[in-house]
Amino acid sequence: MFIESFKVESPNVKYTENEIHSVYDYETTEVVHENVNGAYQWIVKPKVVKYDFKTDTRVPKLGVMLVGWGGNNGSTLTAGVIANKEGISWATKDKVQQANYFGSLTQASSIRVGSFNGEEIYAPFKSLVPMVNPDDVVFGGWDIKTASYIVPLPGIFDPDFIAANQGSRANNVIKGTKKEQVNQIIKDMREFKEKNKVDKVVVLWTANTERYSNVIVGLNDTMENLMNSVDRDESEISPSTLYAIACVLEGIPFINGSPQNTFVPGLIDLAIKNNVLIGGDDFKSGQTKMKSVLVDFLVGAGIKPTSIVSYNHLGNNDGMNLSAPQTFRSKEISKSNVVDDMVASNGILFEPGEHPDHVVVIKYVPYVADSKRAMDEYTSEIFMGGKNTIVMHNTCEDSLLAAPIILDLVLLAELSTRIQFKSEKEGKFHSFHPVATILSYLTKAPLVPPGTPVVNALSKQRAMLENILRACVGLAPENNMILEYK
Ligand SMILES: NC(=O)c1ccc[n+]([C@@H]2O[C@H](COP(=O)([O-])OP(=O)(O)OC[C@H]3O[C@@H](n4cnc5c(N)ncnc54)[C@H](O)[C@@H]3O)[C@@H](O)[C@H]2O)c1
Ligand SMILES: O=P([O-])([O-])O[C@@H]1[C@@H](O)[C@H](O)[C@@H](O)[C@H](O)[C@@H]1O
Repeated sequence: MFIESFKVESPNVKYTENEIHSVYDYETTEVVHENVNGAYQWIVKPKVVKYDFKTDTRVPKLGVMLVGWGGNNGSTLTAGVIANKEGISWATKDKVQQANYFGSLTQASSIRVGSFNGEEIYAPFKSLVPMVNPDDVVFGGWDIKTASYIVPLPGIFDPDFIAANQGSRANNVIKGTKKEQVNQIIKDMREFKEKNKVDKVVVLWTANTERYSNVIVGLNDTMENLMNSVDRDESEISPSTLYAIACVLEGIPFINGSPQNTFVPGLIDLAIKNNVLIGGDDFKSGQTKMKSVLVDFLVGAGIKPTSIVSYNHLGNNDGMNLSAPQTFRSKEISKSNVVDDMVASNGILFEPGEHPDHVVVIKYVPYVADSKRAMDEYTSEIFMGGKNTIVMHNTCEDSLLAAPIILDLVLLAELSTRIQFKSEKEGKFHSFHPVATILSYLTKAPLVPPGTPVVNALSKQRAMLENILRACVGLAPENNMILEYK
């Protein structure tokens, strides 16, 4: 059965006018390697850490500024939200299509809340804690190309960071030094916030994929060096990093939907020191999302993937930009590292350091436009030397997969800034770490704080996100045991 909403009744949860306060027993383990009678043993010690969560339930009027607003994803998302808000429907050859938010985790997925008279009860994911209604989001942003369907603000353009074939688009750019460009972005955000009377702004990069920036000691390795490099107008500071600097200085969350290393160490340093949310990298939308499910299934089933070949072609401007080696390399990195955690999780199948062969190919074929064709071949070793090959063909409008993911990224980023928590060992409440690992379900190459494990298995990422939001309302993690019926 599906219910629209619910309230948790527990001595550990208190709903006040503007807040949900929950006391939460975080059950985890401590692993130690101890010398027991002369022999080292791995000891696993279950432990419980008490946490307090406080969620501000005052949902703000949210402004979202997209970098690359005029592109496929930016315009598709904007039009989709308008269609939903206005309740637009349209005739197709099959039926009358209603606007919807399919593909959005927050808007179109559900969670299990329990069972009632032997029936499983589910509720909307978004019913866990109050979230911004996407229909109410105010959009704006920047683009280096003017557009007739929206009015993007001039963007920061540097031809050295994207494909040469993008140069002809650049008719709407901010002139001046890098410092002047950062100051213009800050001015733009302030004016957008004032003009639209929004309470909060989140900025998200959905502009073209840049080449990787060189990380150089003295240039961008620390906050101080990065800011000094901007002052010196250093050429190696990318447009995406400049937008991110402007956001962090203005206390505005910045999310990177593309694979380049916008978040050079100096930027991460700046975000941490200013406690401003940054998240990324590269929307996990189709072929890679499927990979983070299939490889998790194979390895989890004790089947050894030995060869993964991911080919796709597409004909939109993203594909054209990716036809340059340096920008393709950014995407190749983010699409290739997605199986590392799953492979590392099974020492029965893989020797230390052993990996499946993994090839990523992207080709630009103008005729197919936004209809991306992905073809994948997974070869695995199975029982007694057998081999299994799975082949998949996946056709989709890439921007229709990415748009709802962008929505989830900005809504969850905003929500996470309304959550404070502390463990029993901490004296005061604090926000999540500025590097927003909580967004990892939505990205190919999750940005994590230094020293934090990267998890890419999709089921684990979704469970992490759901269980953190369940903790905010005092609900235990979904363990799927359903012992009541065993
Ligand atoms: N399924 C998907 O569509 C998907 C998935 C993962 C990542 N991405 C990434 O999302 C990004 C956008 O994809 P798209 O299909 O919308 O591409 P697109 O080329 O249609 O749109 C990108 C827009 O960004 C603008 N732009 C480029 N550099 C800019 C700058 N410095 N400042 C402001 N605007 C700038 C371009 O003029 C263009 O309008 C790409 O980097 C792509 O790799 C897309
Ligand atoms: O579908 P997915 O693997 O998540 O990622 C997509 C790639 O398959 C495609 O080649 C690229 O152009 C898109 O920008 C996106 O990155």
